[in-house]
Amino acid sequence: MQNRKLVVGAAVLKDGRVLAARRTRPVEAAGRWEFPGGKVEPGETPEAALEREIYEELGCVIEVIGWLEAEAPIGESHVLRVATARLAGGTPRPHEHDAIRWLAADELDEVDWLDPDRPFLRELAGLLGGSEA
Ligand SMILES: Nc1nc2c([nH]c(=O)n2[C@H]2C[C@H](O)[C@@H](COP(=O)(O)OP(=O)(O)OP(=O)(O)O)O2)c(=O)[nH]1
Repeated sequence: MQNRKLVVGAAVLKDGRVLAARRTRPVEAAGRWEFPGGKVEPGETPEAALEREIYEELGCVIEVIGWLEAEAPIGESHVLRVATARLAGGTPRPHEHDAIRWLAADELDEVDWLDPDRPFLRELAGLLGGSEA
């Protein structure tokens, strides 16, 4: 997946839960859940891209902790990586999504994740202290 452009998502952790956000666009992804984030711009580090996107989308400051091991193709041209992060300032409020949820390990399968996000859930469940369904 070396030649693909990078999309980064943040698994924001708090009190044994992870933040999930519901997309509103494009129409085929509307209503499905993701890790907030977006495309890394040229010259930008993945960490800086995440911090920028999360501030734009949720109005809060995060600090990246580390990266989950999985990577997942998105279509033909992009690849998804997901970082764990903690809140470093402010309270997340959805500006571009139409809902957010804080999910515990045993709630990860309660939302309809975008397909590329699913490979990350098992590792995340382990970090949250439960086993993923
Ligand atoms: N942010 C994010 N995007 C994801 C995830 N899973 C997944 O398949 N995607 C897809 C949806 C989009 O096709 C693409 C990211 O585009 P985006 O629209 O969120 O990013 P962006 O704001 O930088 O993009 P744009 O407006 O410039 O198109 O990756 C995920 O967990 N988080």
